Amino acid sequence: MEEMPARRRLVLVPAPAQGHISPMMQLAKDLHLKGFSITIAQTKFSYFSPTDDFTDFQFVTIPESLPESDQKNLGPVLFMLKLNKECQVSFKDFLGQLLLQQSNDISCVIYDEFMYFAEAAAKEFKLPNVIFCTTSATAFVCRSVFDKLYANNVLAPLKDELVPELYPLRYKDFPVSRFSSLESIMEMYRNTIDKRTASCVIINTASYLESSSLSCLQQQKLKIPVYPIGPRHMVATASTSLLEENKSCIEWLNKQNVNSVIYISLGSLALVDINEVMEMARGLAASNQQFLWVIRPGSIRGSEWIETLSEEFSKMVSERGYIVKWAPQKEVLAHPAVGGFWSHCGWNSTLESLGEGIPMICRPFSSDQKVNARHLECVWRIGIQVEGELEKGAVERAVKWLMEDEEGEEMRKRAVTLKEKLTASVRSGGSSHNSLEEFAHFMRTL
Ligand SMILES: O=c1ccn([C@@H]2O[C@H](COP(=O)(O)OP(=O)(O)O[C@H]3O[C@H](CO)[C@@H](O)[C@H](O)[C@H]3O)[C@@H](O)[C@H]2O)c(=O)[nH]1
Repeated sequence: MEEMPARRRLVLVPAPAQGHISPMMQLAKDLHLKGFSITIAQTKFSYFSPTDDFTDFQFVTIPESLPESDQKNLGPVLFMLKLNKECQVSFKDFLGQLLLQQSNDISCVIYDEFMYFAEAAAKEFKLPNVIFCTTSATAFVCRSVFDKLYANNVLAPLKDELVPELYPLRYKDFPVSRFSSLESIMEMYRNTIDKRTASCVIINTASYLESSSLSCLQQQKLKIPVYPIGPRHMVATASTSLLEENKSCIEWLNKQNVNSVIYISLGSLALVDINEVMEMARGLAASNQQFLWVIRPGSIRGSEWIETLSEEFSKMVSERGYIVKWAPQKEVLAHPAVGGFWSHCGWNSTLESLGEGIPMICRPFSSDQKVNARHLECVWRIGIQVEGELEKGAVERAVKWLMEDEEGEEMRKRAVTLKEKLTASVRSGGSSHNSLEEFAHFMRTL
């Protein structure tokens, strides 16, 4: 029997993006089930509205006065730098008020690694604080060696060679973005890897996936406890979608054969050029495979959605394709008709695909996605990466390879084995399950 202490309140601070809110809310559900009271402190950006899944939770808004347009106009790195500066002071006052309201019964602040302003407030009120990492452990390690590489100027130009001690990563896989200067990225990363006064770090990963990066973090880089507690989505049921899911695609999938559909989605932030969309459509049409394609509104530069694309586009996608603005992704990946995932390799999409045993075609864009893609291809060997300029032939080859070839079938078998390992890790007695138990125990001792 699990010991049920008197409820103690935890304040959770998610970063304002789908890929960060989902794992934070899954963690919140888990901790609530373990007897903690939960306050979600969020900013007005990507405000997550409470649903039936979270009736017992307190939702509060951190005051700040940034213009709404900053999130779109500044790009993710500059926006997060500005948001952290803005909230540094306001969150202190706000946490002070929350403490008064809760008769000082707040035992810990758990903040997303990209919301590092929260630490200063926790420290001010002598509250323990914990960093929640929604990217992989390897991405964390990469960010921490980035500084050294940058100082030695080995990142410019980003090279093809392997980085010593970080096999199989190449210099060009490092988490950079073509939309921000290296200086801004460095400033951001230095802040995200600084443990400050954190008592521990929890990571949405499993030790089976990243054991060497996890021990490197715990023993060399951070020297505080590191708890790999993921993939949380395999356990916690919490509807956290910021966009409306179009469920009609499930009916369409119901009419397709087993493993016959390739699912295409580039997450909640990636932007693509029109010519890339057209080459993608040409390659998909030429592959003769059925496909379910998420095209997020605003994700094609210069277009609202697909209305402005040519008639050629409509023709190419109408025969074998189904297009939606936003899909119930976890349900899609769990559907027997889906045999492959063309992905930007955000960490959540990576974990969701691994958790369903679906092999991937990797087309990373920025931040940690190249690191994830490289692991999918070279370490877990359940993905192939399409690099360079996207053109029809490369799309067609990759899709056929995954969906028709023997090697694609081999990848699918490996993916199923990985799924079994991950399922075991989150079940009672598994490594991630035990890690979450230890973390919860630690929270009770604070
Ligand atoms: O039609 C869709 C498309 C996506 N999703 C969900 O949206 C999330 C997307 O998350 P992720 O795959 O991690 O991508 P991003 O939205 O790009 O996430 C950001 O945050 C991640 C976690 O920190 C990083 O790994 C990424 O690089 C970063 O871009 C996933 O849970 C998907 O299930 C849907 O529900 N429906």
